[in-house]
Amino acid sequence: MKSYLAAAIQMTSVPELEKNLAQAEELIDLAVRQGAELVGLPENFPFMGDEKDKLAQADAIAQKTENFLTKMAQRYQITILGGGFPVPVQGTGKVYNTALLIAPNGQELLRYHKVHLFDVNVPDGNTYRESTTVMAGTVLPSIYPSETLGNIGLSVCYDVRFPEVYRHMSSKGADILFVPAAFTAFTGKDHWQVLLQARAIENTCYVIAPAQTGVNYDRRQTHGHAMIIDPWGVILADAGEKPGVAIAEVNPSRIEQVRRQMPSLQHRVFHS
Ligand SMILES: O=C(O)CNC(=O)[C@H](CS)NC(=O)CCC(=O)C(=O)O
Repeated sequence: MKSYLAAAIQMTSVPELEKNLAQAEELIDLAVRQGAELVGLPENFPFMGDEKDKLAQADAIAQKTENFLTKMAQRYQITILGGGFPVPVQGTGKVYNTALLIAPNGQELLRYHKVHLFDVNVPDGNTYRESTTVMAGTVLPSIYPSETLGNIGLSVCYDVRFPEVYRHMSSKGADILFVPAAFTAFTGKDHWQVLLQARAIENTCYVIAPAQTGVNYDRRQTHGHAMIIDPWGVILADAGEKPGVAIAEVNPSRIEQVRRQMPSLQHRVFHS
């Protein structure tokens, strides 16, 4: 593993696929011009809108998004995470909320289906029932062991509230935990940063958290603050509230240093 720059992209996706892919490409270009080699896009980056509309367009979204990710990886010679987009599940009428990691040569490295679905009545009056259109994944995320970038693990958004997912990944040797999200503005203001820092600290891993921000559609507002956190829990970069990029260095000697200073992973008593 080497030292390199990683980027967590922050965008305001709307219910228009082509517009979102254009916005994503602009921000990828911005990240690459600053030297990023590992780039993450947030949950729902290709489409954010009514669940029924998303389902109706799922075939096109899935196909065009996978092509887009492959094209971006190859053109910019980056490893890229598409942090959550609908992929139809044959014969169910539902989709998997899918995160996909692609190598610079266009090869698929990891695919993960969001396990924890956001079926929550948020106290701001918005009701979320992700499970009406999304099929829950049933498998813990696996790790992609990259010789240059480190051991990379995936998750999506609401998963961040379930520490066992991240413990599983760190037990498998993860160095970097991706948490692409479309966090609500209401929950985000109190929970987002705290949860991300906790996952970084308790697993002594980097956390890369691309995010949705602003008003996406109707009365749906997302929290923003895409960020990169180091294994000690220090926030290295925070994209604030506007579309943009959080960029920071991922450094293997920092991981070693923190794990020497705080060897909590080695002190676990209850192994799952
Ligand atoms: O609403 C949309 O259209 C986009 N959002 C999403 O797709 C997903 C599932 S509904 N959002 C979350 O998981 C938010 C989690 C969260 O905010 C928390 O855990 O507090």
